[in-house]
Amino acid sequence: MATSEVNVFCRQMSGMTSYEGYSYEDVSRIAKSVLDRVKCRPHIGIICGSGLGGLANMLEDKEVILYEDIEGFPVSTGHINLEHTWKPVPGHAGQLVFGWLHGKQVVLMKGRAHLYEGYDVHKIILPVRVMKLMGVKMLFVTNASGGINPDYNVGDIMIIKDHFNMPGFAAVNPLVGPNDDRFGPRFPPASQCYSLRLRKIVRSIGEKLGMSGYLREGVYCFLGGPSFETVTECRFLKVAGVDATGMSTVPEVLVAGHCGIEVCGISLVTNKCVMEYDSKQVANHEEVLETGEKRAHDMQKLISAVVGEL
Ligand SMILES: O=P(O)(O)O[C@H]1O[C@H](CO)[C@@H](O)[C@H]1O
Ligand SMILES: Nc1nc2[nH]cnc2c(=O)[nH]1
Repeated sequence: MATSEVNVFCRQMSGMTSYEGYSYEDVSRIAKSVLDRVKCRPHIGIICGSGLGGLANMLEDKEVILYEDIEGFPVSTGHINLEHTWKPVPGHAGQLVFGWLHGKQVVLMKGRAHLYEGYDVHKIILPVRVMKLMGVKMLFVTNASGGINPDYNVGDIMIIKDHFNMPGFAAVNPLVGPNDDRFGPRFPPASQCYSLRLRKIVRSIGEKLGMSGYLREGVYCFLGGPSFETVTECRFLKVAGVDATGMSTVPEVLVAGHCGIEVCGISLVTNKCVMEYDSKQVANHEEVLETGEKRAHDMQKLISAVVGEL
């Protein structure tokens, strides 16, 4: 039986009607079709978080492909505004940008898909597997997050040292489904998802760039969203050892680690989570985008210098 047939068979046998994974052959075909359209042969991948799409400005000799022009790529399901016009999730453009950074070939995702948009977790991670089969060896995953750690401030940049996959407790994990060993093992470890080597480089470069005052290292928690957290949820996360929380990143990181890509996670703390029941503060996406804009230059400087060092 061909692998694609095995996948279909497994889906039928297990009754996994919601399983929307892509086979190794599907991913190979998609990767090839993308590479056929660009000159770049990327070794480094970058995923831009909310409001961080400006990271694409770092690249030279850019070549751009829209997600909607790539088979299977998740486009932002967005929202219908009060003028009855459809808009993508603000801050997530939906462009795959290829280019050069410090003499290295890079592919950058300007915008990502999230669970709360209604996508199956297997769809969300398709771009990471495509990156792998395009030749990517190292992935920088960025995001916007809410600070749980009371010592954190808006605008802090947190190097992710570990994560808490809350939806994973209910088997929301992109590695659920028939495993294809060509991607990675059935039971991969997850205790070293975030490369210690890259964490050290980011820290030392961040310090050299004068960012010590707002450079942190901490634990990121993935939640499904789209609602921001209740006060009780935030207090629970604090007790669990979480420093910052968001609605992305972890599925991408699990899949990257599974297929042997070295991962670096960098989170921008765009707002402080509300920890007091009677607080008048509320989380909102506008503040997230605003902080992203304010720190965009620092994030670019940091990632660009780190890539230059590799
Ligand atoms: O994780 P990224 O994509 O940076 O976006 C974060 O910001 C949005 C909420 O403001 C959510 O999508 C959350 O996950
Ligand atoms: N879940 C969550 N995601 C975010 N993304 C940016 N800020 C936040 C936040 O406070 N909570």
